[in-house]
Amino acid sequence: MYFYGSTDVNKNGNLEIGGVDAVELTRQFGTPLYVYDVALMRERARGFKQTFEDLNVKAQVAYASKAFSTVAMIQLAEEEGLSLDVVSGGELYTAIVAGFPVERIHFHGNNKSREELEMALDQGIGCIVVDNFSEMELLQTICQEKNVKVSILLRVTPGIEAHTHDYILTGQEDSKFGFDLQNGQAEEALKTAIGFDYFDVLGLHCHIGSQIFETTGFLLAAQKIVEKMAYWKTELSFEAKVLNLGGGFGIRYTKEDEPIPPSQYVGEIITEVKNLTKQRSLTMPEIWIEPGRSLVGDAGITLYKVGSSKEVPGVRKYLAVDGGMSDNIRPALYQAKYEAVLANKPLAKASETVSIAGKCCESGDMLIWDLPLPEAGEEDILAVFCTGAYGYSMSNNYNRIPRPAVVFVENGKATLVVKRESYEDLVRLDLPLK
Ligand SMILES: Cc1ncc(COP(=O)(O)O)c(C=O)c1O
Ligand SMILES: N[C@@H](CCCC[NH3+])C(=O)O
Repeated sequence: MYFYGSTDVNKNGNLEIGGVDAVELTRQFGTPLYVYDVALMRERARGFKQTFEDLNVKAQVAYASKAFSTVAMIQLAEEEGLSLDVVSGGELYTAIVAGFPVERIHFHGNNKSREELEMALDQGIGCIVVDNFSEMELLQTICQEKNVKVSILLRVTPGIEAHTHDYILTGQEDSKFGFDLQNGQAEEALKTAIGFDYFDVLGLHCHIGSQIFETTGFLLAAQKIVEKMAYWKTELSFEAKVLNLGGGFGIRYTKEDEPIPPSQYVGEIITEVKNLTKQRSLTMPEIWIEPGRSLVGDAGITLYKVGSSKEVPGVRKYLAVDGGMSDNIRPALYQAKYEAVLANKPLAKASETVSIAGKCCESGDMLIWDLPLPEAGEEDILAVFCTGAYGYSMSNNYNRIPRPAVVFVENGKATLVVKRESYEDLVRLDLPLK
C-alpha cells in the first residue's frame, strides 16, 4: 500500500498523520474534516527556498495562497520566510489579519477592482502584478490621486500550451490572463509602464498553468521572455530586475502521477535563465516563483464518515460519504483523480471495487470512481489523500452543506485552525422577506 505525504499506520492499526490518529481526530472534531500535516508543509517550503540558496540565486518563493488560505496557513508561510501571492481583496485581507508583512505580498488577478487596488496601495503592498491595459489605466489614476508609487510586474502570456487540464491552462495565447508577449501587447504595456513616474517596473511575470509534470513549458516560457528582455534592453533601455515564472509544479495524486522534485524544476529553470541571460549579456534577474499546490497539496487529507451504499447489479456499487463536491469540487470540475483508504483499517485487503459518491444532489458529485476497498459500512472512516490544495479554498455551501473544520497536526498534536460551519452560519447573512 502506498501512503501519501507523511501518513502512516499506527500501533492501533489506524491511519496516522503528523503523529496523530486519524480516527481519533474524527471523534474529536467530527467529519468531514480537513487535516494538514504542518511538518510536511514546512519541509516543502524549505525545499524550495534551499534550492535557490544552494544555487546562489536571489529569489522569492511566494506561496500562492489561492491553494489554501486561512489565517493559520498564512502565519505558517510567514514563519517559513515565504512571500505571498494573493489574488483578491479577500485573500489580501486574510493575509493582513494574519499579520503577514505586506511588503512581501504580490497582488494578482485579471480584474482587480478600484477598492481592491486602493486597499493594496493603502496597506503598502509589495508588488502589483498588472494583468491588462484597463487595470494599468485604473492603477495609474489611483496612484496619481493618492500620490503613491508602487512596484509592479507585468503579467505576460508567452503562448505556451502546457500539458495539463484545459481549465487550468493559463499560458496560451487565447487566455484571459496577461499581455500577449508575441503580438506587441506586452511591449506597448511596458512602454506605458516605464513612462509612468509612479510605477517602479520590477520585471515580468508569467504562469503557464497548474499540475504540470515537465520542465519543458517553463523553459520555453523563460526562453521567450528572456529573448524579449534582451530586445527591450536595446530598444527601451529597460532591464528586468525580476523574472517571476509563477507556480504550477505538479504533485502525485495517484500512483500514475510522476511529479519531478521541486529542486529539479527550480534547478533546471535557473540554469536555463542563467545561460540565456549570459548569452545575451543581461544581468541575471531575481527569480520569483509561486508554488501553491506543491506546498500544501499532499500535506492535506480529508476524513469522511461512510454512509449509505447502493448496488447497480452487474455495473457498480456506490458508497456515499458525508461530504463531496461541496468540500472538494476538483473531481467534478477537472475530472481530478484521488486515492483513499479506510482510516480505521488502512492495511485491510480490498475485497471489492466501489465508487465514492458525495451527498450533494448532483449526479456529477462523485469523488472517486472504481476504488478498491475492503467492505465498508457506517462505522468506517474514509481518508482521501492529497486534498490540501484547492479543496478547502474551493469549498462551497451547495445544498446548504456547512463547510468542514480544518485541523493542523504537528508532532503528535492537533490544533483546530478553522471551525466547522454551523447551520446558524449558513443563514447568518440572510434577511427575511419582510
Ligand atoms: C498566477 C498564479 N500563480 C501561482 C499559481 C499556483 O499554481 P499551483 O498551485 O499550480 O502551484 C496559480 C494557479 O494556478 C496562478 O494563477
Ligand atoms: N484550482 C485549480 C488550479 C487552478 C489554479 C489557479 N490558477 C485546481 O484545483 O487544480
